[in-house]
Amino acid sequence: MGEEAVEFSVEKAATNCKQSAVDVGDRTYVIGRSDDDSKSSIIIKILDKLTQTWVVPTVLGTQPTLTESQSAIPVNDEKILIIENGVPLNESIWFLEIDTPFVKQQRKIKGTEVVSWSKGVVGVGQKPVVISGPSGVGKGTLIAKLMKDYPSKFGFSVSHTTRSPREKEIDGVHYHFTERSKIEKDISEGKFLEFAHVHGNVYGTSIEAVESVTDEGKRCILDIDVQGARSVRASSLEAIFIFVCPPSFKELEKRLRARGTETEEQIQKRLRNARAELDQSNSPGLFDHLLVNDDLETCYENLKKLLSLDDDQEDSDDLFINDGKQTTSYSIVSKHDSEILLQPETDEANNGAASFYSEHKGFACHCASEVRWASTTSKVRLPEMIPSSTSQSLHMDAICFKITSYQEYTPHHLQVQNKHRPQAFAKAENAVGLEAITIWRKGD
Ligand SMILES: Nc1nc2c(ncn2[C@@H]2O[C@H](COP(=O)(O)OP(=O)(O)O)[C@@H](O)[C@H]2O)c(=O)[nH]1
Ligand SMILES: Nc1ncnc2c1ncn2[C@@H]1O[C@H](COP(=O)(O)OP(=O)(O)O)[C@@H](O)[C@H]1O
Repeated sequence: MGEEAVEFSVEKAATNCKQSAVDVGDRTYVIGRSDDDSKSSIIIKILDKLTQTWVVPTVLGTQPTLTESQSAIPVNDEKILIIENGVPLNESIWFLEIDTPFVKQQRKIKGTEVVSWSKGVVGVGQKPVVISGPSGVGKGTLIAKLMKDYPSKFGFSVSHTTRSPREKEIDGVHYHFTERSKIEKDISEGKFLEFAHVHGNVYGTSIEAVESVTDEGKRCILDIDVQGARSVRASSLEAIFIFVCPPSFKELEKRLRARGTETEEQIQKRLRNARAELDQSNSPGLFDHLLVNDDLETCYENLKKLLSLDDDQEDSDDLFINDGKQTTSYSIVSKHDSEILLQPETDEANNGAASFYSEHKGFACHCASEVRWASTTSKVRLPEMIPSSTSQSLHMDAICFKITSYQEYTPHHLQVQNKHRPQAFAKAENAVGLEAITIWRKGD
């Protein structure tokens, strides 16, 4: 009986799987799609070419939405770029992390082969940022740095809590410190986007807390626990979800004690909860990105990369703020062979080339003579994906679109355009299936 069942599934896999095989070093990663009537999933297998043995790794992170076709391109030794066709752009670009610091860490912890999905660069726009992680991991520290460096870009969603204020905490700034009966009443009246019981207290994000940030035109940052992240995921608020992990449990405990804000009993409770939170960080579909906060500066740099922030974009530099570190989206109006007609989705359409150039100053000054923009639509060649093989970033800023016009770029142009990146690039043959293209500033 058992044997028959196995045979059936193998046969089914052989007929229904659409697979891509990507060589990275001595390994071949086979990324396949398997359909059965109830659900679709992506199957990943690794062939060690030296020993000719197959391994099925533990797969972490959120799996991409499956489409009929996808391209897989090795970016470097750490990750593979996957482009899903026929879905909105912000769903189309993914990385399969195969040897990033996070994957290495998880491999050690789990004692098995590990790969992890993470969402690609596009579509982050100005979505709110949800940051979760165990108590003492450094969420508050990272957020405080971000708020200090970019005060006009980010706003903190001030939660309500029933816990008592710590010595340096200010009511209305760090939290709205509130009676339990008041929070419960407000929750029952639908004033909260989410709430949760954490470490014996109630914490919640009021709708007003988020709106007061977005009303100021700022990007909202939410420091909420894993349960809260789950609720926001299920809500209509489209956000980016980041989980901050400690380098080790011991280090987490050390930080929590060194902070000196909790009693021993509270520390013990937080450590117990931390284990559960760390386990849940791998829940499918919950977090888009996992950041390890080992060295603070490195982690902060990685966070900035995730949020497409370059050093030269700090708030002191007004030019950059007005000048568009934000992405610009273009809809594909028509496609013909490798040529596509793009239409800006925003008011920039009215300004045509001028607006594009001023938005992408560093980019435009090198290619102004090549790219010809009509007033509302622009004819460009199919963009090629240029993966970075130097960037340490796990996610953001690792790839960019190369927009060419009627002439091809010469290597010289490519170098200028990607002066922080080597020339190695791969073609995304199937990128023509993308529905829209987002162009963003590169860190030059
Ligand atoms: N669900 C939810 N969790 C929150 C909210 N505000 C804070 N938290 C979480 O509650 C937990 C405890 O926060 P806090 O008491 O400030 O302690 P800390 O994490 O040690 O800094 C953390 O995991 C926070 O992310 C909220 O509005 N909603
Ligand atoms: N990367 C790091 N290395 C060492 N200590 C850190 C690091 N990040 C944060 N800390 C310290 O750890 C303690 C907990 O950080 P905090 O930001 O309060 O964590 P959380 O908000 O996640 O509870 C603080 O004393 C903070 O200064």
